[in-house]
This record gives sequence, C-alpha cells and structure tokens, in this order.
Amino acid sequence: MDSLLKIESLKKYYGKKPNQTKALDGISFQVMPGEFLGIMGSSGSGKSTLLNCIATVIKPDSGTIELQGKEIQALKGAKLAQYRGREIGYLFQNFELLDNLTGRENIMVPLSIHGVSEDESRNRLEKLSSYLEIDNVLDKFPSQMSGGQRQRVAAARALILNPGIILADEPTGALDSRNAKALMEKLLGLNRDDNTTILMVTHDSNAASFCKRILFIQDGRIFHELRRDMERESQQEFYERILKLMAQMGGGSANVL
Ligand SMILES: Nc1ncnc2c1ncn2[C@@H]1O[C@H](COP(=O)(O)OP(=O)(O)OP(=O)(O)O)[C@@H](O)[C@H]1O
Repeated sequence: MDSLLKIESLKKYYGKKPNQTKALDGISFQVMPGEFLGIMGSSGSGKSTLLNCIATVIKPDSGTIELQGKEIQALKGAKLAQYRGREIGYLFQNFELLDNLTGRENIMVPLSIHGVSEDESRNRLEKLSSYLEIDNVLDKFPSQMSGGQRQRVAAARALILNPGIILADEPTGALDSRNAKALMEKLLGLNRDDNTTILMVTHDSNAASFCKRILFIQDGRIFHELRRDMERESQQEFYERILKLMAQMGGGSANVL
C-alpha cells in the first residue's frame, strides 16, 4: 500500500552556530492511509515544528514532505490553499473557535472559504454533529459551551471538508480526563469506521494509547517506535507499554509529560 504522507530527512535548525537549536534533525517516517499515528516526546523535542512543517506554516531547511506522492513545498497559489484548507484538517489544544460565531457557523467557516455549498455539506454536518454529540450546541456561542463541547465542535470543523489527514496538536491538552477520553473515543471511532487518518502530537499517554503506532522524538530525531498489536494487545496493555518506555527513557514520565 502507498503511504498517504511521506516525510524524508526533514531538518529545521533555528539560530546560528554555536547557539543553534536542531529542532528537526533528519526525521523520516510515513503515515499509511487509515493510520492513527501518535508523536510523543519531551518539551522542546521538535513535535510542533514537525506539525508546522507539514501544515506549511514553517519551511524546513531540507528534506521532503509528500502527501499522496506530491511534494507540498512545491505547491503555490490555489493548490497550496487547497492543500491547507481541504486536504488537511487541524485540531488544536485551545479549540481556536471564533467567539462571535455559533457552533454551526464555526463548523461552516471552511465551507464558505472553499466555496462549498451548504446543501452539499448538510448531510455531513448532520452526521458529524450527531456522531460528536453536539446537535444541542450548534446554535450556542463558544462561551456558552463546555470545554468538551467546544473541542468536539472544533473536531467537526476539522472534519467537515473530509480532509485526507487530521493533524491534531495536543487535542486533549485543555480537557479534563473524562472529556479527554470522550474525545479520543470519538477520534478512534472516526479512524475505525470512516478510515480517517490521524497524526496526533500528545504528551498524554492515555490519549496516545488510542493510537495504533507511536513515534518518540528526542532532540529532533525519532529514537523509538511503539506499534500496538491490534489483534492481541488491549489498549490498557499498550498504555502500560507506553508508560514503561517513558520510564526507561530516563527521568521517567517527568521527562516526557
Ligand atoms: N522560532 C524559533 N526560534 C528559535 N528556536 C525555536 C523556535 N521555535 C522552536 N524553537 C526551538 O526548537 C526546539 C523544538 O521546538 P518545538 O516547539 O518544536 O518543540 P515541542 O516538542 O513541540 O515542545 P512542547 O512540547 O514544549 O510544545 C525547541 O528547543 C525550541 O526552543
């Protein structure tokens, strides 16, 4: 099977020698269609830089990023806008909803930007809002929603255009453990039932245990990979393996969390 996303020898250094930071120091990996891939690593290890390079917010110094075989750094104009807006869906820690728009309007923002008719996406909105259990907050403003509801509205907005891949940056970071678990269960369901591909950066080992595979980054390099044996390993067992690896990494979980 061909990969959906292929990252090859990605490098991004900040500053000049001798005070240079090697935020990404030769990262290579692939994301297969339908994967749920986690990225973990201590603070400053390069996770956000990596996501920002994929999102085309940061330009890497060298290396390539291909989505479905197309080098994204070569994209310009309408093709770049299409990539940023339609091929990738973003889910951030702090929801990033617009305060003066209702839940429904927030979810519809990408549709109006990309000129998709409301009719065309009405079915998808209905399906997503029922699946994400946000029907009853569609007409509320973000300030009138709970944190969990805001994040599920943000998830609907990320998914409304049916992007090829969801980039999630600490999606559970601002949620309590109950809401975090509820969100992860929804993301897992979308991955399992709709084959939605998810690339998620997280500090949270509970959230990471929902992934099928986790890459561990340190000093801008991948230094370990954990793959869940979906046939034989329960999520709890995978979670315990994640904790064990973090403890072995030295400094225990404090180093990663
Ligand atoms: N604009 C910048 N200028 C200089 N150094 C930077 C810049 N952005 C990031 N860095 C450095 O690059 C390294 C990687 O940063 P990055 O934000 O990717 O880490 P991270 O793993 O996402 O961290 P965290 O988990 O704390 O968000 C860090 O050492 C950081 O200080």
